[in-house]
Order: sequence, then C-alpha cells, then structure tokens
Amino acid sequence: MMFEARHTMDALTTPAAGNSDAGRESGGNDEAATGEMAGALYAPAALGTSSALSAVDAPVGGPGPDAPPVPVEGPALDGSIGLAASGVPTASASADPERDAPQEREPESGTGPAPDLLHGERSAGRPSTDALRVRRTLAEIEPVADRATSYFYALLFLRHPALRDLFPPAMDTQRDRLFKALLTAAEHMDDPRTLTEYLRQLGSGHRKYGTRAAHYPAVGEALIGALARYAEAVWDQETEAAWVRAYTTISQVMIDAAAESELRSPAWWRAEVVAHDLRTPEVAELTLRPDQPYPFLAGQYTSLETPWWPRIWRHYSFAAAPRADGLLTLHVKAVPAGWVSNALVHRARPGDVLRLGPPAGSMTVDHTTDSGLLCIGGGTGIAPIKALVEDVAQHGERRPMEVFYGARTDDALYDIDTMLRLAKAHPWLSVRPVVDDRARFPDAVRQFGPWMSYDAYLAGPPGMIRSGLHALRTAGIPGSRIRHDSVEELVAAGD
Ligand SMILES: NC(=O)C1=CN([C@@H]2O[C@H](COP(=O)(O)OP(=O)(O)OC[C@H]3O[C@@H](n4cnc5c(N)ncnc54)[C@H](O)[C@@H]3O)[C@@H](O)[C@H]2O)C=CC1
Repeated sequence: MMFEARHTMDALTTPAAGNSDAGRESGGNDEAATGEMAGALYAPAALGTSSALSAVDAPVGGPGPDAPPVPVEGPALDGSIGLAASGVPTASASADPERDAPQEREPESGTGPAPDLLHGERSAGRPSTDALRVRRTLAEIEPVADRATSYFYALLFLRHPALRDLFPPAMDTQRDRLFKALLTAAEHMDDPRTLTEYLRQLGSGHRKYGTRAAHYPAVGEALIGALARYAEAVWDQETEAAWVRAYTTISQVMIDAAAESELRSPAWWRAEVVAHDLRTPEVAELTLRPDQPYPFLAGQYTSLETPWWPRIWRHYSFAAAPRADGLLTLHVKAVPAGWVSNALVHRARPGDVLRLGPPAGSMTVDHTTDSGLLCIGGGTGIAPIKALVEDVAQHGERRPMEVFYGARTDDALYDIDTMLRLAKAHPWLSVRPVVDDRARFPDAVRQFGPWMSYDAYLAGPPGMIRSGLHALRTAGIPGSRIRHDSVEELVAAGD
C-alpha cells in the first residue's frame, strides 16, 4: 500500500483552530514534534479514497528525550490535545480529560464548515462504518500498544532513515507520541469539528520540527504496517481502506494547515532571555524578547526548545497577557529529571536564545459573554490564570472572576503577592489561596459557588485537572464550559 503526497491549499476549510493568525499558545508543559510538511497524502484509488474522509492525525516528529515524535499538542486534549493526551485531540476546553488531548475551545475563527470526515453510513449519532472499523482496530491494538508503537517506529526509520533526524535523539518516554496521536485522531473521526481544529493546530505546529508534506506518506505506510501486524484478528481489506481514508484526511488537514500558516508566520521564533528571576529555588520567571512579533492570546501556551537540548520541545503557558512591548513571560518549575525545565530554571541566563513554536491552546476568554469566570490554578498552573486576569482587566470588563490558587505549602504559593495585588486593584476579582498537601484542592472549590452560570478554567498538574473536572461537573458546570489544556500534553510535558 502506498501513499502519495499531494498539496492542496484549498482542501479542507474549517474553523481555524489553534495557531492561526491569532494564535498564541500558552500552556505549560512540554511538547514534541517535527515540523512541516507540504502536501497531502493521497490514498490509492484502489483503496477507495474518498473525498470525504475522516480524520485522524498524525504528526511526525518529536522532540526530546521525552518528547514525543509527534506533537500531539494542542493541547490537548488534550485541550490538551490535546489530542494527545488529550483524548481528543483538540481541545478546547474539553471537558473530558480522557479525550482531550489538545484541549481546545470552540473554534473562534471558522473559515467554513467542518469537513465531512466520515466514510460510510452515519445516521442519528451512530458511528460511520469507517469509524467502527477504526475503533475495532484500536481495541485490538490496545493491549499490545507498546509493541505496536515500537514496530511503527522501526518500520518508519528502517524504510526512511532520514526521518530519524526529525525526532529527538532519545526516544524513550515519549517515543509513542506520534503513533498515539494518530490513533487518537482516528478514534475521534466522527467528531470532525473538534478533530479538524486539533489537526490544524498540529499541522502548523509541526513546521518547527522540519516536517514536510513529503514525510506524510512514509508515516502513513508505517502506521498501516503496524496496525496490520498487531490488529491481525480484525484486519482485512475494508479495514485497511478505512484507515487509509482516515489517515489521508488527517494528513491532508495537517498539510494544508501548515501551508496556510507558512503564508503568515514563521515556523519558529527566536526569543532572547532578557530577565531570569528565581521565584523559589525551583521556580523561575523568564522574560523573553521574540525576534519578531509573536501574536497570542492570554491563556495559550508555547512550545519551547533550548540551545542545550536540541529537538526537545516542551510546552509552557504564558504567564502574562500580550504586552505592548511584545515581551513574553513564562513560569517554569524544575522537575526531577526534567531536562528542559532544569535548564531553564538553573542554567538559562539573560542573553541566551531559545526557540519558540507557534502559540496554541484554547484556554482563552470568550469576550462575547459576561458570564462569571471560575479559575483554578495549581502550582505553576497559576501562570495562565494570571494571564487571563490581565486579559479581562485589559478588556475593561466587570464580570465576576473567582480565582482559586492551590499549592502544597505556603512557600509554593510563589505568585500569591501578585495575585492579591491584582485582586486589590480589581473589585470584580477575588483570589483565594488553598494550601493543601493531600491533593484535595479542586474539590474545595465546591464549598463555594454556586458555579452553574460560570465558565471554568483549570490549569495545573494532570491529576488536579482530572479531579477538577469531576468537581466542577458535580458543581453543575457543563463540560462544554470547562476549559483546560490537554491532559496528555501535560503528562508528556512533565519535564
Ligand atoms: N496550562 C496548564 O494546565 C498548566 C499546567 N502546568 C502544570 O502544573 C503542574 C505544576 O506543578 P507543581 O507546581 O509541582 O504542582 P503541585 O504538584 O505542587 O500541585 C499544585 C496543586 O494541585 C494540587 N494537586 C496536585 N495533584 C493533584 C491531584 N491528583 N488531585 C487533586 N489536586 C492535586 C495540589 O494539592 C496543589 O494544590 C505541572 O505539572 C505543570 O506541567 C503548569 C502551567 C500551566
């Protein structure tokens, strides 16, 4: 089975996701990936290529030792991606951590209807025949996912050795990101709107890795090869055709998004460290000056590569809303064995130059409503929450904003003075520190409220986001009004 690359700029038009013109990302963790591709994958006619396929995504490439080859970013679910980790890739504020890889929010700037990603009958909420075949494959693969992942990369690098350089030198911890992103995307092929947004962000985000359109067929072939081998019991000609269609669509969306993004933004930005302030022995605030304007929205995150660990990318949320002087602020906590985070906290100095990928993430404020905002930030997760507060203040709104700032110890509330200063300056803002070393933080929010009419934002460690989602839903906030970055991304970022 062969995939071909083709380039179609005007293929799918859907709600622009992530990094489009407005996009900036903020977030806070790591990422992985490779970069740009220029063309789209095209499935052989014999396999029944359909103009309307479903999409799954598959990024190629990945950063660092622990960075995944493919950036499933987006938060994944989770908003968090992300897909990636995020269950469904996209993310926007997805309510379901399991499916929110790159989490994302509702598409803000749609350019058209979501493409039909399905092939086969789909009626009244029932999955398409392609979706059923894909899900059957995924169920079969699940117990042997590790082996399938290894096989996928072995096939990819054996057949296309040159692609190895797009991935981090050590592909251990997150080596399965690309493969996982593809599987995750395929799993959500019946949710084209979310998936497309996720894939678009993923596609444009891959430019920084050096991914090109011509790389997609190789990935598609390795994917099919690994699935055929490890989902043997369900694999047949129809199933292969369903996967080819899915992958073709996924790659097409990514390739087109990358091509569109090329017209308006660089693949990456160089950013000089202009200030480095240790807020605690393990948490640093870095101020960066990008070499050209870096448009982003408060609540988004960026991907970052240091000069000391080439090809290892991590995600970090912006800790401030966009500033008139164009400077960017990040809060980084050095975590045990975290290559990038330790370098940023303990080694980076003014004058050092980092690379930034495009902004991503949908944990942003909807300024078209005046709903109250409930913000829950744990540890350095307070960074994007602070950016959101500044954003609301800049818009001159008077909507209630309630911030809960959780930490395990008093000392870990490193930004409490800033937050309390903001609360003093803005009567619509309240800030409550919650110190608790037994991980009951988000649950404590339920004592307050009622929250039913609020939009909610969660930022912090993956476990906190999961329990926060549960607490907020229990408090009556629908999942569609809860935003967070991809849990998968957060997990992957862990360093
Ligand atoms: N956009 C985002 O979501 C951002 C996420 N982060 C993530 O936030 C984390 C910050 O790490 P630390 O400061 O060490 O946080 P931490 O581990 O000290 O926890 C911070 C707060 O979350 C609570 N918590 C932790 N695990 C929990 C669980 N399983 N259930 C309920 N509550 C829990 C703790 O009680 C504490 O109040 C990192 O994982 C980082 O990647 C950081 C910035 C932005």
